[in-house]
Amino acid sequence: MRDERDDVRVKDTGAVTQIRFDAVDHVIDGRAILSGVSVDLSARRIGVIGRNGSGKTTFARLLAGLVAPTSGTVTIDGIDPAKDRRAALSLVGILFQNPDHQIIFPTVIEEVAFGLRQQGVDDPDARAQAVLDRFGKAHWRDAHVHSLSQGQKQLVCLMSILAMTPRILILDEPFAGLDIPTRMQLARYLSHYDGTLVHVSHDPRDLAGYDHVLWLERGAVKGQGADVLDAFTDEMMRQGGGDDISDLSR
Ligand SMILES: Nc1ncnc2c1ncn2[C@@H]1O[C@H](COP(=O)(O)OP(=O)(O)OP(=O)(O)O)[C@@H](O)[C@H]1O
Repeated sequence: MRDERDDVRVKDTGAVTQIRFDAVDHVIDGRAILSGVSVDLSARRIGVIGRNGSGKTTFARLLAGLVAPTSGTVTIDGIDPAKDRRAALSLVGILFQNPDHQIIFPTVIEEVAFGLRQQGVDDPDARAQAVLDRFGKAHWRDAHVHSLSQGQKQLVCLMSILAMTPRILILDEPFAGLDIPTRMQLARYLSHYDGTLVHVSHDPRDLAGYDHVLWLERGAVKGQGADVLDAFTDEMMRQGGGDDISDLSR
């Protein structure tokens, strides 16, 4: 039977980007959130899997340059996305679970034009309009974002990011909480993205068929490669048979 998650997969075309974490530690309030993470990733479709609290979102935020590591380095094609924020706009875009945390402007056209303006492109409004046209959403131009559904807001976020044509698109569980038809529709839009996809999820079904999967556990790399999903699933089934929900150690 066909699974709607199939649509999340992207076209396998376009340039391959080099993602490198070198001995990355990230500490917040004295607590190590990520420890000694070293990875060298050049696959086109990369999954990041792990339990709640394992450090996936922190990994995504470091990759997007939204935070700098406490120690170690993060680079995308040799560029540090936290240090070179202007370059980062063209290198990496990130789509979070909650579009309300991402949208700043009252209307769709303002929101889509914002990143383009930051990038310093000529005539950002015309470029934003062209993006709306390409997505078949020209009629959304002056719509108030607060009047849109969650799925529609998520599409506004996706259009805003893809307008900037980033080399890497990070998905931090953007489909959680959306109904199946909305997920399928958004996934179809995603299928037009031909850069490097980094998809963060706690659900192995989201990442089936991905080229490379990174498994994070308690802030460290537990495993990586093509076979990691099976090992992760086995381990989750094993842990699910126990009672670690009562564990307050982390
Ligand atoms: N800004 C912060 N301040 C304090 N603790 C934080 C902060 N950001 C993350 N943490 C903690 O770091 C750990 C890892 O968080 P992170 O969000 O990266 O994990 P995750 O794997 O994405 O989890 P989930 O699947 O639940 O979203 C969690 O225990 C979280 O509470």
